[in-house]
Amino acid sequence: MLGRVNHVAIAVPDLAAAAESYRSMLGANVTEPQALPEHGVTVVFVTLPNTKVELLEPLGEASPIAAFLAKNPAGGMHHICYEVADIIAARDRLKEAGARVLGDGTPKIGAHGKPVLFLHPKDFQGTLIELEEV
Ligand SMILES: CC[C@@H](C(=O)O)C(=O)SCCNC(=O)CCNC(=O)[C@H](O)C(C)(C)COP(=O)(O)OP(=O)(O)OC[C@H]1O[C@@H](n2cnc3c(N)ncnc32)[C@H](O)[C@@H]1OP(=O)(O)O
Ligand SMILES: [Co+2]
Repeated sequence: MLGRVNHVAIAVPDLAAAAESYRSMLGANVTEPQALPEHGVTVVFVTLPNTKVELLEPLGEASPIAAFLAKNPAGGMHHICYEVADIIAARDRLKEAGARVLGDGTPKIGAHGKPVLFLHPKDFQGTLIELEEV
């Protein structure tokens, strides 16, 4: 069911500072900020030869990453995104297997304009999983 790792996400308290650190300290190519109010985050992507790193900061009062940053004020690894060919089939198989699909189970459009879903970290070794249909 799983394809490539599409991205690994790092939640940060200050997106501009994090992006600058990746550019100046790590010599990385970093995209411009993308505000995604429907996800409650602003993101940039660090483009790499084999995958991407998503740096994200909270956007708005109800950001789903606010509690994470309250627990991890310096930031930290937030989620891993796997690609799937059919996100509805993946969702239904996971629900059948007893995994918790977050939200109402309807995929949202993510940062790449593709449908995404999230799986509860407690069902996957303490790791928040995002699925992106490609
Ligand atoms: C940019 C768009 C898109 C893309 O295209 O790439 C994105 O990536 S958007 C990214 C932001 N959106 C989301 O993360 C949506 C899914 N997340 C959620 O629904 C919530 O964050 C959550 C996973 C349900 C957690 O919500 P929270 O308010 O933090 O609830 P709790 O504090 O009760 O947490 C429950 C439990 O889970 C632990 N936790 C929370 N976040 C993570 C995490 N990222 N990784 C691992 N564990 C996490 C938290 O510590 C609690 O554990 P206990 O304290 O042991 O109960
Ligand atoms: Co993501």
